[in-house]
Amino acid sequence: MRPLAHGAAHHCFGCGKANRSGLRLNFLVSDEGLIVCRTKIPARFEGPPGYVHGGVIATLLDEAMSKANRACNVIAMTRHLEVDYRRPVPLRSTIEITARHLKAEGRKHFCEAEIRLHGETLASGKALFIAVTKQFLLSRTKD
Ligand SMILES: CCCCCCCCCCCCCCCC(=O)SCCNC(=O)CCNC(=O)[C@H](O)C(C)(C)COP(=O)(O)OP(=O)(O)OC[C@H]1O[C@@H](n2cnc3c(N)ncnc32)[C@H](O)[C@@H]1OP(=O)(O)O
Repeated sequence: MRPLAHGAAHHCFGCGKANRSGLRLNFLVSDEGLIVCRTKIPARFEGPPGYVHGGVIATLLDEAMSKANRACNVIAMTRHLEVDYRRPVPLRSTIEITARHLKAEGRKHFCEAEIRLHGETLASGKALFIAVTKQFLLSRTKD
């Protein structure tokens, strides 16, 4: 596994190092394109008492899947996201998030992701991403 150089925006809520209130996730990638992130989610992202907020769980899955696209040199935005909340995700425990790119059909990219704790799947997701140009992605950054 090696660190993923994803070039994502510095203030990204999921992975931006400059976003002090964000999740500041770090991702690894295998030679086969499997994305892995091990992290502990801080208490400020609480939903149910002691557990991660459901919106943050969706973010973790979405973020990991977007990195699976990046590992394929694809810049894409999430168009459709499905989340299966199987078990609550505890705060402050080391969870493992994995994601992979499944297939491409033209601009459409299909990915899947999971969150695990001690080998048990707590949440899983699938998403459709649509490839966009760098110009489209950066069109708001000059405002
Ligand atoms: C120096 C710079 C470095 C850059 C460094 C890179 C940084 C890398 C950062 C990446 C960033 C990621 C960040 C994390 C991922 C987010 O969180 S992204 C944020 C959340 N997502 C959004 O805000 C996206 C909002 N949606 C949109 O802007 C537009 O819908 C999109 C995604 C651009 C697509 O619009 P569009 O280009 O008009 O595409 P559209 O024709 O509607 O659909 C395309 C195709 O998908 C099909 N489709 C649409 N919906 C569905 C569906 N639900 N089921 C099946 N098919 C569907 C359409 O039928 C169409 O099919 P074809 O006709 O092509 O066969």
